[in-house]
Amino acid sequence: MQARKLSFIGAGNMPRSIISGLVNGGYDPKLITASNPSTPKLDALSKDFGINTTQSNVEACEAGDVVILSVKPQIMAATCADLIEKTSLDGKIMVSIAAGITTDRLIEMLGDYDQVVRTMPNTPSSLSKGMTGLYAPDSVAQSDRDFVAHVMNHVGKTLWVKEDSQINTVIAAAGSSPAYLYLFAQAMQDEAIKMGLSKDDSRLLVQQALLGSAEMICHNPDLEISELRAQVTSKGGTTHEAVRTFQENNLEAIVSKAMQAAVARAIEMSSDF
Ligand SMILES: NC(=O)C1=CN([C@@H]2O[C@H](COP(=O)(O)OP(=O)(O)OC[C@H]3O[C@@H](n4cnc5c(N)ncnc54)[C@H](OP(=O)(O)O)[C@@H]3O)[C@@H](O)[C@H]2O)C=CC1
Ligand SMILES: O=C(O)[C@@H]1CCC=N1
Repeated sequence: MQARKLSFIGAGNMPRSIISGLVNGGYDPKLITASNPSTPKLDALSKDFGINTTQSNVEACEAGDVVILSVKPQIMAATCADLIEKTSLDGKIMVSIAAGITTDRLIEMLGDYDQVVRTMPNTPSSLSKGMTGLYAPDSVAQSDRDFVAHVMNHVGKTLWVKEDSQINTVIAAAGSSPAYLYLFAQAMQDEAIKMGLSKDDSRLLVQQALLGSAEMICHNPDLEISELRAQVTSKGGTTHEAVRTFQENNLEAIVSKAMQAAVARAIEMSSDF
């Protein structure tokens, strides 16, 4: 696929993760520009990945064929207003990675410009192990959809959803979920430390168990996740006791509530911003 120039508006954690995955995956850094008001993150991006940087969002927007709006949802409206006032978007694909900004709202923020793709990536993109959900309205040509997916495929896997609202499910299941897994990992590490192991040894046990378990899910697509759990759970054994404890304390209900809370917040943000 023919390379295109990519510009990131905002240079925080998430765009850094994507840029890292892109450059390490072979995307030409000379084709990537990022803008940010303060310089330390830009300097680090320039030093670590050799991309172009600028403190001007307008300059970055003008440099890109595909412009990835990577600011916080709270300032998306003001950022878009500034861009459409000062430059033309004609011919550009505008991609949002922001949580809680619907596609219709994004089009409105961009002065009815409808060449937009809404995406929801996650931070493991920095290791090219990301997961990105994508949605585009009918106004976006197939070749442009394919290009945006091609970019995000550099940093992991992609999934197109049919409805804009399904991006909220992507947020709950993949965009926010690394934080749930880190919370779980942290709690396990802390408990192993309390049981007497060093911090480093505790971390090693937890990280390798998480990595191996994730790989087991990936490498056994024909096995239900519940079956993988059953393979660990010997009758009358230790795992049974641990899983029973989780279930008696409503782990499934807690996970459901947490994912619903993420979706509820995304819906709330779409009316707030
Ligand atoms: N973090 C994550 O896991 C994920 C985040 N997202 C989405 O990504 C977007 C960015 O999040 P994240 O990278 O985590 O946020 P960060 O807080 O890490 O970064 C926000 C960045 O925006 C910069 N900024 C502030 N004002 C402007 C402006 N007017 N123009 C351009 N840049 C500006 C800040 O610069 P300065 O440092 O100078 O203030 C900062 O570098 C959000 O919309 C979020 O919903 C989506 C999926 C996952
Ligand atoms: O917490 C957030 O709002 C963003 C979106 C998904 C992950 N981080």
